[in-house]
Amino acid sequence: MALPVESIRALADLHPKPAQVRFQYGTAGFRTIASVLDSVLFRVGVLAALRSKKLDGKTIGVMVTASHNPEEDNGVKLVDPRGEMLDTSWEIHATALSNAQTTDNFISELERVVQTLNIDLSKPAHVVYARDTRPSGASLVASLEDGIKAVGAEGRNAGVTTTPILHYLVRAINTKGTKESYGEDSEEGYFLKLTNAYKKLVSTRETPEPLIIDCANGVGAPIAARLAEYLGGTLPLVLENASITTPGALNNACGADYVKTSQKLPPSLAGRLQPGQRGCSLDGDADRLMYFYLDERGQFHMLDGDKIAALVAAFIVELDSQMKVGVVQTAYANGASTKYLSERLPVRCVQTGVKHLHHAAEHYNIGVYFEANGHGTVLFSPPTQDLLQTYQPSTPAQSTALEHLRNLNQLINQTVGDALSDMLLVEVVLAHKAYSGTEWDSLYVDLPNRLVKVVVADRNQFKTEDAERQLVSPVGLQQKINELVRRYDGGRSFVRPSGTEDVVRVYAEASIKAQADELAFRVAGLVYDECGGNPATRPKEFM
Ligand SMILES: CC(=O)N[C@H]1[C@@H](OP(=O)(O)O)O[C@H](CO)[C@@H](O)[C@@H]1O
Ligand SMILES: [Mg+2]
Repeated sequence: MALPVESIRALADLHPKPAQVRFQYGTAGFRTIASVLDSVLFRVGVLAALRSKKLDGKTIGVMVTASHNPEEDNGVKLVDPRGEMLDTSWEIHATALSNAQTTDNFISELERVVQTLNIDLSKPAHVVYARDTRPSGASLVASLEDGIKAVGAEGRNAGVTTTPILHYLVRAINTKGTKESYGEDSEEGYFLKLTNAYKKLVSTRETPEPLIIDCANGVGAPIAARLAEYLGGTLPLVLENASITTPGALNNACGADYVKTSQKLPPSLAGRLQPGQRGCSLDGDADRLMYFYLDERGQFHMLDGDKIAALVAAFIVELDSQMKVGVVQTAYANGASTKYLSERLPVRCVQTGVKHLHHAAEHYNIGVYFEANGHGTVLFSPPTQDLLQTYQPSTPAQSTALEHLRNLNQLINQTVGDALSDMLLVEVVLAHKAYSGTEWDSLYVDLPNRLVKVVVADRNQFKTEDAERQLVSPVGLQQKINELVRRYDGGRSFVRPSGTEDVVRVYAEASIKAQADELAFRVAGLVYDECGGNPATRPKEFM
């Protein structure tokens, strides 16, 4: 069977690629200013259908979101049948298709992909898609639908929902009626799965004080509101920053990324969050989570992805010391968290980007992975899941622990990091340990740190090794960084090119905040000067 070239051509002509724009399928899929994305969405629709055909008609997911980016941006990423990110070997095809300039170029590129990947076009194709609350979302979804239609694939619109729910749906659809069934393939199935498990896990605990959720004025707001209904008072939630129709409000001075990068309480929560009360922030598509609290002096304390990993991993190890539990982090993990965790269980450091963490976590019986920015989850390996079903406990304590592990396995969205599932997980652990924010925070003390962006002439000249902790190119730069780091007590710094923005990131840690800032700005200045930064526009804080 051949490609339906005529139908593709007719619809592709309605979605021409803008001249002068180069797209790239990166860590977070395609992501840029929404106004240039129309052709990309159409082509992603076609590609998703081809990927489905290649995988024997399994359902492929497409999520239209730009997460924590400003409201005028948008983006799109593909989800593989088990709810994971798109197989990396397909990223280059996505990039090539998106950059074909004319409809003819696009069709020849498609023919090349079909041939190279040996795709049997007679297979069926199924695609499920969703979008966040961005104003540009509806029209981009319409372009995506044209792409799906152009190749005669079957599409299912999951509406406006969170990224993790879309991942959940993909896995649920593809495992329906099998012994690996992930749950009902509906939003309701998702809410029931999570909240039933939550209720069982906290059944012997008192109802906690209300938790404030900063919804980033995004899709987390309506979804958290529905979650609250299913929780029915077992976890009182107070939703803040839930204005999804106010222009410009999305991610503006709120949300998980704001909290992590500014290390501050969103100004909109001042006076709302009481000292001692727990609060948390979601990002624009609700796959990242940051916790925080104010101490009795009103001082802000942030509990980030590293703190979540420490809390959760320690809890799971205590439930079952036989299980091989491991933690996966990136170089951005706070050094104090790495020290705390390494003293208790195996810890691995991998490259930035969830797909790297996810794959590394699959090597443990139970793998806990979190990026410092609050994106992460816990994976139960297939043999562990089987064991949980068949294990015969011999003591009442074992029986309780087994029941808890079974419920955690249901509570945790294992397809991808999920702010709301992770939030319930944190609440379970806090309830079991009878911890307030203060006690959780005191597991270890964060090392002061600073993250700085540097705009350079060409970020592609930056190459790293050792899980991005060492630069191998530009040659000689790492030695100069090492010399600077040596001068700071508790100093650590590394430089890597961003996978999502046209910048190089500099991270630094030291035992005192002023020193961490100074080290970061010195390294940033070094990178800027060595890599063609214009002296006239050199940021004044660089040293
Ligand atoms: C320092 C940092 O937070 N980097 C983020 C950011 O990647 P960069 O490659 O650093 O731009 O976006 C990624 C996708 O959302 C996320 O996985 C990662 O943690
Ligand atoms: Mg996100």
